[in-house]
Amino acid sequence: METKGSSPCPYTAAVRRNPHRKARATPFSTAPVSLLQPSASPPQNIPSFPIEEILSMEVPEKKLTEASSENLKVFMRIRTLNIQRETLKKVSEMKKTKNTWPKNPKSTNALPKKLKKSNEVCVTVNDAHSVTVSPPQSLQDGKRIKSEVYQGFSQVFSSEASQREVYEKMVSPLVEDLLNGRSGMLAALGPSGSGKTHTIFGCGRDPGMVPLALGRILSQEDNKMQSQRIFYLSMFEISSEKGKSEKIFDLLKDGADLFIHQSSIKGMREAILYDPLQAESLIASGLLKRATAMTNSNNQSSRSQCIINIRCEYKEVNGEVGDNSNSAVLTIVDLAGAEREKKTGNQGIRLLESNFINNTSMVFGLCLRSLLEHQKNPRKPMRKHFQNSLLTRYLRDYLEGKKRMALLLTVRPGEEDYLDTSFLLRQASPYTKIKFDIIEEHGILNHNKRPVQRTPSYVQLKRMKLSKNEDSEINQGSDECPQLLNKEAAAKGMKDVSLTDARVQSEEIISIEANVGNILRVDQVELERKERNHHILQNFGKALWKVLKEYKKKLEVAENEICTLRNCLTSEKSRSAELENQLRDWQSNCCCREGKKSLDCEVAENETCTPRDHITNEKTRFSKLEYELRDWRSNCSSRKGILSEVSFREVDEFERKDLEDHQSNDYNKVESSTGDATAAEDQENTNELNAASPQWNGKEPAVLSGSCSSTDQEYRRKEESFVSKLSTFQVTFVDRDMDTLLEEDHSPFDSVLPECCTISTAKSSLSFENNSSFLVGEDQTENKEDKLVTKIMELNNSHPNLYFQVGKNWVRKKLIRLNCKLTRS
Ligand SMILES: Nc1ncnc2c1ncn2[C@@H]1O[C@H](COP(=O)(O)OP(=O)(O)OP(=O)(O)O)[C@@H](O)[C@H]1O
Repeated sequence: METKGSSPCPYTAAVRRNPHRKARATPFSTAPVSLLQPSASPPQNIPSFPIEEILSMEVPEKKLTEASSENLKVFMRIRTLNIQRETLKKVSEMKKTKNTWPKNPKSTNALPKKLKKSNEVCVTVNDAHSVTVSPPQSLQDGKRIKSEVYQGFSQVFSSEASQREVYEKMVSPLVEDLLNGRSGMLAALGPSGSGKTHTIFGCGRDPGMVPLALGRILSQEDNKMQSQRIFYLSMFEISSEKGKSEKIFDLLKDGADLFIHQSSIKGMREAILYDPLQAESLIASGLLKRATAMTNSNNQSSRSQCIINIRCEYKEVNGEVGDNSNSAVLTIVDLAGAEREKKTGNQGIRLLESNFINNTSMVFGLCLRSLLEHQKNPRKPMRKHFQNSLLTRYLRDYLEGKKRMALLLTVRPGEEDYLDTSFLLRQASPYTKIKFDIIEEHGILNHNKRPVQRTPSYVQLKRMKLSKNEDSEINQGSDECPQLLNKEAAAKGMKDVSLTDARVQSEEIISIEANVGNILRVDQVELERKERNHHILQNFGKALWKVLKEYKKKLEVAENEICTLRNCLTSEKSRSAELENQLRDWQSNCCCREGKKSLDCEVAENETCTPRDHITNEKTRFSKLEYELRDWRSNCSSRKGILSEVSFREVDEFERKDLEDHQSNDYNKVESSTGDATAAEDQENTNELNAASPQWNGKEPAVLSGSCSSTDQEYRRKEESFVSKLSTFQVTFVDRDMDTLLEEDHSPFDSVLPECCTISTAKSSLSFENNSSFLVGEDQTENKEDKLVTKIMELNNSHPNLYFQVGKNWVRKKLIRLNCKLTRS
């Protein structure tokens, strides 16, 4: 079977049985292109499961409310320096004429000194959200105090900022919230004379936040909405009586006393608002009743905390007003400015007032600080500082971060106000980090009602018990906060047993509430954790679904492929059967041994040869043999018994056997060997040599005819057949390399083939005569023959292109392989 050099069959696929998983090639790399056509689109590589991506996915934090991430808005307003100077000047002049209160020897001398000072400022605005506070030169030199930068403010209003501008940025959002049914609070903090009251109330020409808010609320109200909503105004102040106890006065009710019960003021008058003018007149009359006094810092210094409530209430469906459950409140607080005794020079009652004012400011600040710390570290319980003043008790919900709130810090920019300004900003700037993480979702709130408590009922009960105690104390006329009471008791050296009991109970309640608060916080953390897990699982599920979808797509493509491959396999099987049939036919028709042999071999799966190739090859071989046979037949006349044959035994066994085979098959095949010319070459050379023969001096070339050898037995037979015809002959050789006729004298056979040689026919042996001829005779020995053979071999070696005549043709044959027959032509 011939397999070498045949081209690979396009219809055969090399399939390794049970290949290794990793080594198994994808069908696309080996399958014919046509097989891929049915696939709609080549499948994409499926990405690995994005587990890391899922785990790193950002899970949105729990959004409690719309404003859950909202920080406490802290605004800052810097008062005009010139006005400050003028005010101080005015105070100085008034003091000279009126001498309102006893002079403080320390302050009287200090004031003119400061007035003389330059227009240096201690506060400079860096940008809309930060300021730098620089100490005066004297402090910088002596105490090495450096400038400080305070930032994070919602807005810094410079001394040039107008009331309208402040309103738009600071109060307008709160007013809009109120109109949308959400409560809010604005509190103004700052040292005395820094412009809190001016900002909150303003003056006739320059209205402040309250008049502007009322104007917005009442003038913008369209008829339809007005028919649904009612606005109420209440205004009260909290002041101290001789600096000892706190009192609440209704400023709309001719200064009537009020009392507070659980953050709600009892007996307070609420005036219905109709129009801005009416509202303004109410405010103005209320302000007239407010406690003010002239101090060194301010000629009309507020001596009380003033609270204004603008309540918006929705009417019931039947037009009746409800029970405050559908209301929102905007609370604006004008705190009395913190005062330094050194600076104000207050004495006596003013000094007591100052203590009260400073105390309230301090408690207010402590509440905010506690809220901030609690928010930073939820494990830290929120301290109940609000209990220490009426104002903070009233504003408890705001100070516990349950309602939206904004702060306004007012400062004086003069260098003499450095300490006040620096102190305020240092205390209040951290409040910018306070967050409102628990804000009621409902638009309309009952501002006087506490929000639903999440603490267990027993805590509520205890708190009620404590409240009863407190109330009883208040009813008994002791309105002071526990801290003040304590101080008073300590001063008097009295032991108030009931108060101590109440305090112990209070502490118990506080600790219980703190624990409950912790439990609730833990619950909340757990809830958040669960929600986060839920989000992660959701994302996981989504990603899993995505990957599964891709796998499904891939599976569909693979199924299509399998289907296509199955079809191909079926067609290949039918084709294989067809080829087998063809092969069988060919086998039955072929008489060639090789062909039959090849048929016995089965074509391996991975072999590229096919029966068709074999058939083609065999056909070619057969036609070649036929051609050679024809050629041989045409040349070989000696086969008909004319020629004598001389056999050489040196013909190797293989060729001999081959020859025998062919003879036995009646092929008469002539094997060409190295140095033999093809039939076409021989023909060409014959023509050429025949044409050139006249040049060879008319000598007729002798014929050295080649013939097939035969066995000794046959040789003998053939030899006997032409004994009588042997005669002398002449041999002519042509060396085609030199294209010359070899003369007899120069004949390579000169030494062995004589001009005339006699061949004895009696014996089958050759003999030499005179070294130039040989005879075949009885007396010749066989070794002569050997010599001839040797000579012929030498001739072959020296003349590879030696032609001799065979019949009428010149052929190139190696003599060694011929059984020479010498005869005359
Ligand atoms: N931005 C300002 N523009 C014009 N005048 C101002 C401004 N700020 C303050 N004033 C004036 O300064 C004086 C003191 O201001 P205001 O009474 O508002 O201070 P205060 O902070 O309320 O002081 P206190 O705490 O003692 O009541 C007032 O006469 C006020 O008109």
